[in-house]
Amino acid sequence: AASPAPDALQPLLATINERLSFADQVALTKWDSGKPIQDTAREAQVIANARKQAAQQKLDPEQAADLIAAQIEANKLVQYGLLAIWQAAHKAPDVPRPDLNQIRPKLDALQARLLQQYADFTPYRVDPECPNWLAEQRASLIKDALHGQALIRATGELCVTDQ
Ligand SMILES: C=C(O[C@@H]1C=C(C(=O)O)C=C[C@H]1O)C(=O)O
Repeated sequence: AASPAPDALQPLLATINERLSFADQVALTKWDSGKPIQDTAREAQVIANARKQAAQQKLDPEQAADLIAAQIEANKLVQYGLLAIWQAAHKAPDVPRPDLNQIRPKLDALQARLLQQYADFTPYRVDPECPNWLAEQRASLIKDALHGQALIRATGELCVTDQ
């Protein structure tokens, strides 16, 4: 029988999903401000932080950077999708939203936990069952098509299928 998913996977996916869920709030602030979704300077800062944090853990800085880069791409995927829907509707949801400068510290705060959980999962990335575990556990987290695609993007490099 196939081996069950390691305990390290579920918390990692929960944190990846938690980070992704901030994209909705970020998109609302960008709708309001008209600021571009892409902020290259901020991305560089987030990735530089990841490299520094990795060095403090037993994690390769390049792998930490790659993981966070995938999270950023997934985050933008949600934002572009939502902005396109709101543009077509000429309106965005009328819900309270924090400022972008209140959301970014929350993304920063989550990152140490994300990298720790990634470090804990790292030995299982090469397991031939990894893609099956991922498919199975991702399914329970998907709330709609857009967020589902983004979660697929966010976890797209989690399993190493050849080397
Ligand atoms: C989330 C934001 O939007 C984009 C995504 C980022 C991220 O996921 O960390 C960083 C910068 C932006 O390119 C943001 O501007 O903070």
